[in-house]
Amino acid sequence: MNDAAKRGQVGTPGALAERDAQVFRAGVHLNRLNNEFEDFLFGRIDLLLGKDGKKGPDGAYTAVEPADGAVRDDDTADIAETLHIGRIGVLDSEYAPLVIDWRAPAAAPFYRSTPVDPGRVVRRRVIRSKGRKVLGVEDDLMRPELKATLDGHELPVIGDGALMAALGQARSHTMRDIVASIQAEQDLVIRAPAASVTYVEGGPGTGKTAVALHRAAYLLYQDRRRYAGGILIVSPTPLLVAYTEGVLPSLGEEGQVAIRAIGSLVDGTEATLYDAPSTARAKGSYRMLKVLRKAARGVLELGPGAGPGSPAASGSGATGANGTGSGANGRNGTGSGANARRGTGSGTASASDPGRSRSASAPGAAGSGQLALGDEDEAAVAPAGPPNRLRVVAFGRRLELEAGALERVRRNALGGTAPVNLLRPRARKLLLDALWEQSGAATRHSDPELAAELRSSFDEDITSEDSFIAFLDAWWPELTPKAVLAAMSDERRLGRWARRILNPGEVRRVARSLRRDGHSVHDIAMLDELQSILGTPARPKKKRELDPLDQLTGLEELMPVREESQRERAERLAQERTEYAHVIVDEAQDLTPMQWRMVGRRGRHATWTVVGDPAQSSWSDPDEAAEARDEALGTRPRRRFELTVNYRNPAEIAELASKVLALAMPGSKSPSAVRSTGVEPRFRVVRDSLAQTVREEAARLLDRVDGTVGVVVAMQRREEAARWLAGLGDRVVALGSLEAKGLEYDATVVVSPAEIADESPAGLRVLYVALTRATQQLTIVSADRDEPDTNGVPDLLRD
Ligand SMILES: Nc1ncnc2c1ncn2[C@@H]1O[C@H](COP(=O)(O)OP(=O)(O)OP(=O)(O)O)[C@@H](O)[C@H]1O
Repeated sequence: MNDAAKRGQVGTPGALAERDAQVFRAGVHLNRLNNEFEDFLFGRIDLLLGKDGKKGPDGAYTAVEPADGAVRDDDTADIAETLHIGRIGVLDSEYAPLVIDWRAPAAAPFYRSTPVDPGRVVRRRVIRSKGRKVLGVEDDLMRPELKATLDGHELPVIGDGALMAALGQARSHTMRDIVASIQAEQDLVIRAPAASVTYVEGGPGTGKTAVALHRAAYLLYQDRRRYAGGILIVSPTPLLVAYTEGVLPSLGEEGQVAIRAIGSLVDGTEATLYDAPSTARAKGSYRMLKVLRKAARGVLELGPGAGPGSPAASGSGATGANGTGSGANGRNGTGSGANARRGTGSGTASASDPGRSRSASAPGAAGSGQLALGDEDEAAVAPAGPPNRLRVVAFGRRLELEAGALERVRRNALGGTAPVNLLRPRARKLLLDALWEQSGAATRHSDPELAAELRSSFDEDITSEDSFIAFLDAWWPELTPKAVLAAMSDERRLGRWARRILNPGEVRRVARSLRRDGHSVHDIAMLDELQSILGTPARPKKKRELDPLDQLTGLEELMPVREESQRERAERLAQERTEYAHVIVDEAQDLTPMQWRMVGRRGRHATWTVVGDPAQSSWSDPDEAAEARDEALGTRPRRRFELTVNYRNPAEIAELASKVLALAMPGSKSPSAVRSTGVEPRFRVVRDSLAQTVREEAARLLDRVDGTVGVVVAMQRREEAARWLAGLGDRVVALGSLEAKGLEYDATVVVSPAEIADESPAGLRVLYVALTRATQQLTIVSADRDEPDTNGVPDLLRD
């Protein structure tokens, strides 16, 4: 900046422009350094001389192994190189490295080196600081047998291990990064080349989520241009998104990475509802794909605005003919549709059943405005369907297609699997063919050129007729995913489309769930599938307002409104993006087949990182999900990694959880816990009031830990559990069993293991998740159904 000021004094326009550019760049850099200031420098390694004595671009020796003779026979050695590791790289004024970026190759030994395989590292030091103050230093000796000297002095060793210090810290409501203490097996995953699919399995607390987030930051650092296409991180719940999303900015990465809950992947729609396990099973399975395909075609026969709350057309692109169609379009459409449907109840005769004779011949009559029926009218007025007669005048003749002919045209047009909305031009062409044939004009000219000319003026005549346009809008409206889903809320209709695919109970439950206001996480995958079944007809692109921030990358970091504008911008970019360069799936074991299809569409050309733990799957049919996963990942080669160490739970809690693991997945191995607290899990039996007992236990734990307390209950108890805890403060939260996924607390209360286990076919695995959330203390509250023994240990947790 000082340099720049001097340049300005020259006064030529060129110098002034250069000054501005330099000030701008320096400002961006300064801002970045300021942002990374907290805990900026967190590591140091002292190394032996490298084998070949070669140095890399960051000025560090590149060899992993020490030079021959670096260690003398009497086990003494000299430290040849000391590197400091920080959140970003810093060079001194001579361009020599002062601080190495944690993602740079030279920093790898900081993470990789272990006493078993130390490489050149003699001592690894982790430094904790706040502002300018060093709070603590923890050393690990990688070659404890060596007597190493640095500048003639012996290397001192301080503290008792960085990892343990990190793990012992209290938890807050947001996750911390682990840059200072990434372990060797985790580092292998973080730095794995992103050529294909990186597949990571590991038990609870092995750092899968942490590793996935650090991998995103690493990939961006390695090849920013390649990942300019964006990295998508798919998380199971909005709670986990909120818990983890602060980690990337702390690693200096934001903007290019979108962390989204699986229920928020479709823009403009957010999952707010839960489905009962049996409904979720029907909605998430491959079978639903067949139902959706049938529904998408079946809805066409209903016509626009034809059914209770099921206006099928979007209204866009229509010439005012299907005014009510827009009811189901857009955000609120289905909501009002759903309201309208309420009074009807399932199984009522649908107003949309085709069959009512209608004609497009009276101008304007095809407008669905006149077709729209409210629920109240439904019983009184005969049901309306799409127009089933087309009358036009061409070459002075009246031409007419009756229901049968129209049906043949429709079937013909719908042949194959092409997106329904893109078939409209084909249907239009087939209609014209049928009319042309009826007109007899085809035989008038033997000269093919004249015949073609005649045909084209015939087509023009008809297609410019208002009644034809109105007919087409009503007969082949543009469908929206929400409209199709709304149409599926009618049990009778759904029963027709799902015949021999879903059983009657499933049809009833799915239809009923679709009549609620809002969407569930499984509905989102159905909407996305429908979008691909229906397709979007090409439209002229809307011009976006010019955003000055687009022109100047980095400018936003200088703006006073930085936080807001950056977020808005990231959101806009995310919305415009439908495919990503890299997709990271967290808690992959939970994706249903339909969700795999949805995520797969976002990474058709991407490289992938998939992390999960089969033992924590809440999906009832893992084999079907695995098939869908393999389909989404295609034939790309996979590199498999396994994480084996549990960094979250103390041994006492891990041991208890392993009992449930043995029931849930006999034969599978628990990850080994790295620490022990000496505090055994506590068992408490409910005497009078469940609410009172849980409240007492939560309050007890709040007294015993500094950080957060989570109370995990069966899904159906979520709301009452929040009331039990009222007034205890914001360090304690109530969670449904499925919401606990991926989260962690200093202490947890798990309420009625049996109730959680009985909730769904995957209940034991869900219970396993619930039991593995605590970093320090765990209390189990048992009710009668848990059949506790005299010590209060419930049946499921006994040896
Ligand atoms: N190398 C490490 N250094 C310090 N803390 C770590 C390390 N690895 C993991 N942790 C901590 O361990 C806890 C568990 O990590 P994480 O949530 O990523 O595990 P997970 O495998 O995703 O667990 P789950 O399967 O239960 O969701 C987190 O608090 C994380 O910060």
